[in-house]
Amino acid sequence: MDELLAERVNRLLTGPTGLGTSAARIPNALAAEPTTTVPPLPEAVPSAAEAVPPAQDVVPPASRLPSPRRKGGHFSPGYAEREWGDGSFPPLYCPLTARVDDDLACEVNDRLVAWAEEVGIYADQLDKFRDTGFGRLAVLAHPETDDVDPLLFAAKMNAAWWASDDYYADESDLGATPTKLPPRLALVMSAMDPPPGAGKYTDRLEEALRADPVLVAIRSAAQHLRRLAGPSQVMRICGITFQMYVSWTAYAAWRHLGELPPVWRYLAARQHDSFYTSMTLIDIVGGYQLDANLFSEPRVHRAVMQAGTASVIVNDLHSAEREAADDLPDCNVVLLIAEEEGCPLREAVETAVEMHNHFVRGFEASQKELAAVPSPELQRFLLGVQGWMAGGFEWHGSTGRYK
Ligand SMILES: CC(C)=CCC/C(C)=C(/C)COP(=O)(O)OP(=O)(O)O
Repeated sequence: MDELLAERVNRLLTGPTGLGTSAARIPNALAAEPTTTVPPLPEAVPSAAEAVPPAQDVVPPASRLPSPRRKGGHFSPGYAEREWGDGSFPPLYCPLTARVDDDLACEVNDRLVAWAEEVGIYADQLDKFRDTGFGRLAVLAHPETDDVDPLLFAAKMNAAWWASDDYYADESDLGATPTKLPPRLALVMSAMDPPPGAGKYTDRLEEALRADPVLVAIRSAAQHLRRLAGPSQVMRICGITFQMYVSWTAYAAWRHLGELPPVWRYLAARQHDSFYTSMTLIDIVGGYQLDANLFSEPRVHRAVMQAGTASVIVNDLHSAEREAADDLPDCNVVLLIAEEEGCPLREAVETAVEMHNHFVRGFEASQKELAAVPSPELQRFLLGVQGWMAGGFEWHGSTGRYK
């Protein structure tokens, strides 16, 4: 099985063979030797060879090569049952956190708050925004680098996604209204991926993009993305953001109609509305590129989905109380299980914890299976996904957002 997988992935990377296919071949020197052995993980200070991206990638400027100062994240600290909340619920099976660096977290968070002030999001609640610590989340979730600029990028992108969630989808106090959500999201997509010029209509679009801080934020984060990423990475982030927005329209319809979806339906929507989206930044923040074919390889895709869904269940566990309090309560797996099963919240939490642990164990198994693939970028990316789950867990337990 492992050999078959290694061979299949190698084929993906080296491209088709036969008459007329040479132009379609994706060269990748790193995948030249199919092997079933586990490729070594990057060492604490990567060699120059590791820092060189595959030939098809956009070569990053020298300043983006991994910094020799990097402290953590190049190893797996393993998985464990971790206590969470007030410690009274069953533990979450989760990776251990690879790096906690409070100084770096403060630096990234301070810069993020300055950026938020500049773009105008959370204008009258910047202290709360500071305590939320999306900058700290970026540092915890991307232990692979301690370069401030890519970490700040991750912090901006997540903050901008969350701003669209808070202002458009979730928080009635911030003006979120189900019927306005779809046209607002359509504009967010234009802010990330500018449509072709259409004369005076583009001028009107431009006015609209400048008038709304959420759109200013998302456009600014997307500009930062374009500075750090290659074209296929940029389109990966745009496409995955937009698929997340499709799920948001489902929640908006349920809110508008005052309906609660069954748990299975909510989970189906959550598949594309999870921290999977945040995890797709991992190679960009790390300063390398995971080949688009490898990223999309079904087993890799499933592994990242398992991790993203597990991480978003952690979010639902921490945010259940806050979400129940809104005039139009959000969808939340704990609240939905309690409703559907007619069980006490405690029991619903236990079911959600079991579900989370099932996904993490699934990711761990996928990671083991994929260890046979001879791609250093893939191994690095999967370690990054593991790091993201751990960082997300750590952040949810400490942010002011769910207190
Ligand atoms: C970072 C990111 C992709 C943010 C957009 C919002 C989202 C998909 C989440 C993962 C969080 O979901 P939720 O809306 O339940 O989050 P809060 O509980 O409001 O923080």
